[in-house]
Amino acid sequence: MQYFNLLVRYSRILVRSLPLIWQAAPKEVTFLTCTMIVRGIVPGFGIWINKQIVDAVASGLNSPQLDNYGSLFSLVFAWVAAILLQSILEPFYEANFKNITEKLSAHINLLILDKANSFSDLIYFEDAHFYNEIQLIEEEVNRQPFRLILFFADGCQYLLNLITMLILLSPLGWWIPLLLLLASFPKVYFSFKIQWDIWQTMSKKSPQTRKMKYYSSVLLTDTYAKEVRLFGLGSLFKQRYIEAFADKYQAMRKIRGKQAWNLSIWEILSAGSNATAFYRVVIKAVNNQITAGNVLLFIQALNNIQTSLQVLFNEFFSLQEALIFMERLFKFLDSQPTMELTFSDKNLPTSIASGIVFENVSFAYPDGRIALERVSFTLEPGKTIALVGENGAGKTTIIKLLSRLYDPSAGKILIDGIDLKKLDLNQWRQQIAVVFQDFCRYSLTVGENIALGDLTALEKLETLKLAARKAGIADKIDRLEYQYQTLLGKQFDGTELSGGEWQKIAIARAFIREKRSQLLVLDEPTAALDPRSEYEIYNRFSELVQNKTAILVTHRLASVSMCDLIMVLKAGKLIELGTHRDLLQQQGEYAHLWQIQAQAYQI
Ligand SMILES: Nc1ncnc2c1ncn2[C@@H]1O[C@H](COP(=O)(O)OP(=O)(O)OP(=O)(O)O)[C@@H](O)[C@H]1O
Repeated sequence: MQYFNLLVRYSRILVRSLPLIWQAAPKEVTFLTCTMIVRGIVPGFGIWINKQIVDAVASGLNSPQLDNYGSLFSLVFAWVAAILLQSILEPFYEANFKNITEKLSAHINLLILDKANSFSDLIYFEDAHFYNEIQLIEEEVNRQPFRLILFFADGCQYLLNLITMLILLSPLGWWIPLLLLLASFPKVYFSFKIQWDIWQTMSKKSPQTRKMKYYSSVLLTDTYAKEVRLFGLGSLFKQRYIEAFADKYQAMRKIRGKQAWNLSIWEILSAGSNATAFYRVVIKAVNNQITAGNVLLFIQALNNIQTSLQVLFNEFFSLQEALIFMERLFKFLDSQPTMELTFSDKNLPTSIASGIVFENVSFAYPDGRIALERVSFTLEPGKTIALVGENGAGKTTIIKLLSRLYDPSAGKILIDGIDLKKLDLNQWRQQIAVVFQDFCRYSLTVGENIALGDLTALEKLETLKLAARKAGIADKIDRLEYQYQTLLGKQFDGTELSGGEWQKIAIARAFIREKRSQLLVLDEPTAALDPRSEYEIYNRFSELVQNKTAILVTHRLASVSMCDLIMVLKAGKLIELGTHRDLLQQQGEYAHLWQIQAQAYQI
């Protein structure tokens, strides 16, 4: 019953997968189907001609005048033509096969990209299980579609081949094809069963496989290279790799041994029935019940049946892997966005009038970790607010909620009295210019890296220059070989910038967007900057903000004193709210942090 259910499950996935191949490459699939039919039938045709030739030669030997040269020539000609047709088709078949594989991989990749793009929030990317699934799909996307097409092409071809052989054998006695087929069933059944166990073991040991991949990536990628060398971590990670490998290998070795024994035993049964059939055919030939050509036909057909069964068997298992991949893919493609996009008839105000209000906002991450608890505050238009607090206090979470990368678990965020959930998400995001602390470094040109903040500025050099000047990176760009055309990042042999220079590029990206937006958010914008650059950015902060509403997240309290309002967060709660002067007078957490930093500088 378990295997029957499995068969039903696989059939369903297969039925859903085949149209994907068609959608990806309809012309190529048509050609593949035609070549597959020819490749499936030609061997049977060849064997039949062989039989005819041997029979003609044998009858010629019996009668001294070999008078049917004409038909003998036709037979030889047909045999050569069949072989030639197959050989001529082969290179085209190979090329077409590779084209379909590439097209299908790209088609699936585009479906994955479209789906990932359709998620407006971060829930799927920050949910470890889901993220792992995407990673697994991504890793296999260039390998598994190949197996699917291989099954479609080779599987169908050898099935056709097998059917042809069984038809060719049936005139020798109805029981011969039946015996050969039945004798192979136990082998197929037990191999299927063991392969299933192999699968179970492999998925049980997949954490070990992932660990092996992780340990080797630590030793092979640049991100870790410095620490690995300075802390001498090479042998530790190598040892961890060996341990993970040994654990997985032990389990797999055992089950592969079991598989080898089983297959060998069932091979004996299959050989026994082949021998029985062969013996009967030879006896029939000796008794002149069948011709010598039929003996040749039997031998060749038997060889073909064995090859076909072997290929079908292998294809079936590699198909199983492909189907498991496809099942994973379909699950991903079927997943529904978690963020509800409901719209009211109210449009986003062109200029926020009464402000942004957090009303008792609480938030827990998908893993259940509570990051914010009943946080309430009002951000008036044109004012600058600073978020301070120790690590993990919830500052970035507030920015994520404000950018609607997540929706609050409880409470509301109101923009001029309208619930943020009811506003058009794209419109709202266009109003926000943000620099995250883990900003992105794109392997694109300098100009493109800045213009990503506002794609309409891609070709506007003056606008790019202005943003670069505001971010304090214009002089550096002018010194680069191709200025704004310089390719950045190591991935495609571009120029590498320092951490601080990359951060300035990210700030320029926010500044270029800022003209079209109403809200500027800087989350630790100067963490990687040298003191002079940091001083310059903050000195020009009010000029840069230009009466916009701005939120600044920082640990450097010296830079928040000019903000209109300072919010102090601790363990997800808002514990203090006021101006720099008010908070110093309160002698609370802010005053304490301020004193610590001031003392550090005095020392
Ligand atoms: N993706 C996530 N999944 C689960 N928990 C998270 C996630 N991101 C943050 N957290 C948790 O939420 C809490 C608040 O994190 P947040 O990033 O908002 O802090 P922060 O004040 O910005 O810290 P820092 O100053 O270190 O940047 C932390 O306890 C953190 O562990």
